[in-house]
Amino acid sequence: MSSSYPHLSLHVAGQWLSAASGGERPVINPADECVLATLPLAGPAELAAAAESARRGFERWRRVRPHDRYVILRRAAELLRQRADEIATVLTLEQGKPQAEAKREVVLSADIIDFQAEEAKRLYGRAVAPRVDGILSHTVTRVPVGPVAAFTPWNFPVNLPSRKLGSALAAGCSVVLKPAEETPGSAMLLVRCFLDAGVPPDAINMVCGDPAEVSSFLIERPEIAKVSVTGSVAVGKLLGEQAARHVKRFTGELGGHAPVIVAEDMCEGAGLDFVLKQSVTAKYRNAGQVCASPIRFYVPRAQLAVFSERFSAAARKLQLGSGLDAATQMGPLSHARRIDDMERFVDDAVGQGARLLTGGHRVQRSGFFFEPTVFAEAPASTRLMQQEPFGPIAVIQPYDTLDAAIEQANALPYGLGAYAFTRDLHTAHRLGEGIEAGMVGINHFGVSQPELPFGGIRESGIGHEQGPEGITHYTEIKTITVGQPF
Ligand SMILES: NC(=O)C1=CN([C@@H]2O[C@H](COP(=O)(O)OP(=O)(O)OC[C@H]3O[C@@H](n4cnc5c(N)ncnc54)[C@H](O)[C@@H]3O)[C@@H](O)[C@H]2O)C=CC1
Ligand SMILES: O=Cc1ccc(S(=O)(=O)O)cc1
Repeated sequence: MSSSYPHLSLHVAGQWLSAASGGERPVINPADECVLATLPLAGPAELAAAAESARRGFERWRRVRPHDRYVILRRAAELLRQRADEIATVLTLEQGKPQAEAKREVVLSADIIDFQAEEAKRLYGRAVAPRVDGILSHTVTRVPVGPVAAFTPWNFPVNLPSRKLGSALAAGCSVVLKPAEETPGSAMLLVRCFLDAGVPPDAINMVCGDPAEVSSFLIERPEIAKVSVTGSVAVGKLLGEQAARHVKRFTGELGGHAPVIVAEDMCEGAGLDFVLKQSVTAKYRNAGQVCASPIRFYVPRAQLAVFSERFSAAARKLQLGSGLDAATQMGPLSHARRIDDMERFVDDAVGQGARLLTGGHRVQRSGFFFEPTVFAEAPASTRLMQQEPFGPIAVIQPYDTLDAAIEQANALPYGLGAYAFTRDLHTAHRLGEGIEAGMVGINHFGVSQPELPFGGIRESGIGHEQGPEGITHYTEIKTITVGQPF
C-alpha cells in the first residue's frame, strides 16, 4: 500500500461508502504489480440507490440557474488545479503514465470543465414568429436530458470523466459515473472537487463493480435518461444497443486506428527531423493507450527504409520505468490484459510476415512493461492493420501515390483521429479533405483541445465531447408554443 494513494470509497446518494454489497477487488500499481488499495464494488442495492439519487439530484440541479451552475463548475475546476499535484501522483500510481503527463492531464481537465461551465450560459433558444393569428409565441429551448449513466476507461482516468461530468453538469443533468475499476482513485478525487465546489451531493454518484452488470443495470433503470461511454468499439456497440432498446440518448467515444500520411516533401532534412520527433512522441505517449494515438504511418516507398530505421532508433532510445521517476519517458501498460494483447498482436503480425524492426516483447521485470515496438510492411490481413493495438506498437507502410495513401488511410471502418505532414498548402488541403475522420491534424497531433469537438465517424463513435458541441449532447430540444386563451 502507498501512503500517497487514498482510501477508496464509492459515492452513492450523498454518502461515501467504504464497503458495498458487490464485494471488493484490489487496485494494482502497474509499475510494480503491488496492491495500492481495496476497491468496494457496488451490487444491485447501491446501484439502485445511485439511480434514485441521480433522479433526486437532477430535480434539484436542473433548477439551479445556469449562471450559478457556471460559478460552481468554475470553482470545481479551480479546486482541481489546486489539487493537481496530489491527483497526478494518484493517477500515476494506478495508471502508470509519467507524472508530468498525469499533471498535464489534470490541468487540461480543469480547462475542459471551465469551457463547459462557460457554455452553461450559452444554451440559447430561439423565438419563432407564429404563422397564424391567435398564437402569441413559439419558443424553442434546450433543456437538460436528465440523469446520465457515464462509463469511462482507465487510459485517461481524470480527463475522460471530466469531459462527461463537465458537460452533463453544465447542462443541468445529474450523473452516475462508473470509472474504470483499474483507476478509481483519481476519479474519486475528481468527484470530490465537484462536491466540494457545491454540486449537490445527490447529483453526482460514483460506482464501481462488474462493468457488464453495472452498465446493464443502470441502462435499464427508468431514472437514467442518457448513456455516455468512452471505450472499445465492442463495448460501445453493446451499450448502444442496450440504450437503443429503451430509446435512451447515447454518446459513444470509441476506438480508432489513426493513420499518419507523410508527404514526400517532409521526408528529408529538417522536415523529416520534425515529423519523426512529433511522431515518436505522439506514438508512445501514455504507452500508446490513447484512442487517437497514431498507429499506421504511410511514407513514400523510396523513403521507407530511412524513415523506418530512424523511427525505430528513436523508439529504442525511450526510457522506460515507473511514472514516478522523472527520467521516465514511457511507463508500463495499465494492466496485465494489455500485455497479453500486445503479445497477440505481435505473434499474429510476425506470423503473417510483417517485418519486426524493434521491440515486440514484454520487458522482463515486475510491472506491465512492453517494449516500444515498430513493424514495417504488415499485410492488410494482420490484426495490427485491422484493430487498434492500444499500446506501444507502430506500423510503417509504403505508398506509391498520395491518392493511394489516402485510400489506405480510409480503408478501415473507423475514423477518429488522423494525421498528415506536408509543407505544401495545396497538399494540406487535399489531405484534410480526402482523409475521412472526425479529426484531422495536419503537421501536428494536437487534435484534442477543450475548445474543439472531439469525436469520430463510422464505428469510432456517435456524438462529440468538448467544444460548444459537448454540452448540447446533454440537452433535449423543447418547443413551447403559446396561443391566446380565447
Ligand atoms: N476509446 C478509448 O479511450 C478506450 C478504448 N479501449 C479499447 O478497449 C480495448 C480493450 O481494453 P481492455 O481494458 O483490455 O478491455 P475491456 O474491454 O475489458 O475494458 C475496456 C473498458 O471498458 C469497460 N467495460 C468493459 N465492458 C463493459 C461493459 N459491458 N459495460 C461497461 N463498461 C465496460 C472496462 O471497465 C474498461 O474500462 C482496447 O484494446 C482498446 O481498443 C479501452 C480503453 C479506452
Ligand atoms: O483516449 C482518448 C483521449 C483522451 C485524452 C486526449 S488529450 O489528452 O486531450 O489529448 C486524447 C485522447
